This record gives sequence, C-alpha cells and structure tokens, in this order.
Amino acid sequence: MNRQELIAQIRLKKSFLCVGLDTEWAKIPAHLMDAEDPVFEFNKAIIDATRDLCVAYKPNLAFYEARGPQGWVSLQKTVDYIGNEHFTIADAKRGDIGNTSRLYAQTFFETYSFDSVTVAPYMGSDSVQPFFDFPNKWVILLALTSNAGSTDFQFGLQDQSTPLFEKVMRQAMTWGTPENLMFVVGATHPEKFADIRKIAPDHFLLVPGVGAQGGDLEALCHYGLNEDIGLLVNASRGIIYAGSGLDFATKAREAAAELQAQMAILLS
Ligand SMILES: O=C(O)c1cc(=O)[nH]c(=O)n1[C@@H]1O[C@H](COP(=O)(O)O)[C@@H](O)[C@H]1O
Repeated sequence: MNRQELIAQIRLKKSFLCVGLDTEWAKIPAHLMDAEDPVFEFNKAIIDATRDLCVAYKPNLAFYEARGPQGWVSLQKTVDYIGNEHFTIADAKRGDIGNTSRLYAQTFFETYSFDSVTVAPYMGSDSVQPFFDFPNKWVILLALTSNAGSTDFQFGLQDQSTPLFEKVMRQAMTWGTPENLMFVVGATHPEKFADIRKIAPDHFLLVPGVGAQGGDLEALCHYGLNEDIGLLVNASRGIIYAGSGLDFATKAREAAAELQAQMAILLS
C-alpha cells in the first residue's frame, strides 16, 4: 500500500488506528483452544471485529516465533486473511550486515507480503539500505521508543548536545523519503511530538504505547497530526485482550471503536 492509498483509507474510515496482533498463547480464550490453529482463529475473530475501524494491523513477530514452525504458519495465514485493504506491519525490529538485512527484507516483503517492517537503526546505513531496495515497501525505523529504557541512549549521553533519536531521524531522512520511511515514536513521550514534527514534518509516525502503556491519544495528536494525518496509532493489548471470554471479539470491537471515535473527532 502506498502513501496516497494509506491516506485515502484513513480519511475514508476516519481512523488512523493500527491493531496490534500480539497474540499470546496463554491469553487465547479457552473456547478456541480446540481449534486446529487457535492463534489464527483468535486473529481471524479480532480482524473480523475490527476491520472497518482500523487501517493497519501489526503482528509482533515475537508472539509467532516463540511457537516455532506453527507460529510462522499462523502468521502466514493471518497476513493472507488481512488482505490488501489494510496496511500491514511486520513488527520484527530487524537490522544486520547488508546481505543479512537483504534476507530479512525478503522474508517480510516477499515471502510474507507485508507492506512494511520495523527496523532497528543501530547498525547504520548499510544495515537499513537493503530494506529500501524493495519497491512499494516501507521501512519503519525505531526513533524514540515507548519504553522506560528509551532514556538510556535515545535522548543522548551527557556529553552529547543532540539527542540520538534526532540524529537517527535526520540521517535516515537522507536514506528514505516520506513515501517509504516512517518513524516509531512512542505515545509515552507526548511532549516530544513538537520537536519530532520540526525534524520530520511530512513522515508518517507509527505510535505505539496508547492503552496498556498509558499513552494519551489527544496529547500526542496535538503536535503529531500533520496535513496528511501522518500518524498510525497502535494499540495491542488494550484491544485484543479487552475481553477474555466468549465475547472477546465484541469487547475488542468496543475498545477499537472507542479509539476510532476519538480519532474521528480529532480529524474533524
Ligand atoms: O515497534 C513497535 O511497534 C514498538 C515500539 C515501541 O517503542 N514500543 C512498543 O510498544 N512497540 C510495540 O508496540 C506494541 C505495544 O503493545 P501494547 O502496549 O500492548 O499496546 C508491542 O508489539 C510493542 O512491541
């Protein structure tokens, strides 16, 4: 999905919601456990319940890889089931020497047909470049993450005047464009969105951390929204585990609908 198509979907649905498919075996409702593939049955129900309310889905690879080959099968079925009308994010946080990154890119862009993959910038340009070599695909680069440890390195060490996340963003903007590069910025840093938008006024930002991690949608939108909306806000646990019983999909829909309704107001 390209930038114009993504923006069109957001305007059509009045939603910049990304549903995170962080499907944990231990949290799958008991009534699904007899299915041949409980992970896929769970994801399928969540996707059916939220399709019209969100524009993106983000399976986090950890939850699939942990289950070995069966996890990869569940992932493949999930991506196929999502289809082409939603933006898909492989949350894999990859990045390695060039020839290895090329195969990570091939894995997620060709073998699994994702639109985008999350990439760690730490190894520098030649570790990120191979992901840009795939036309019509996106790199989502970690910039300022949502976790408490983001203060360890990303704000810069004491002898550095420019925060590391800013250096990462400025450098990466020479590698990619707003058509193929997004940045991860955590919802837990709402005060940073004004600075972030000065650095990258046009790029889309993938914003995790709303819901379970306590980020506030309205606060981050205040500076985060741009003329093309420019935000994908992810919620995983807050949606997919809103309920745990027979009605888990209905509860997930209610949680997603609440966020979408707030987004519709913020877009109006
Ligand atoms: O790259 C990510 O998606 C990501 C970056 C970040 O800074 N913080 C963060 O929470 N994430 C991911 O976003 C999701 C957040 O999940 P919830 O806290 O359950 O909504 C998880 O899949 C995280 O791995």
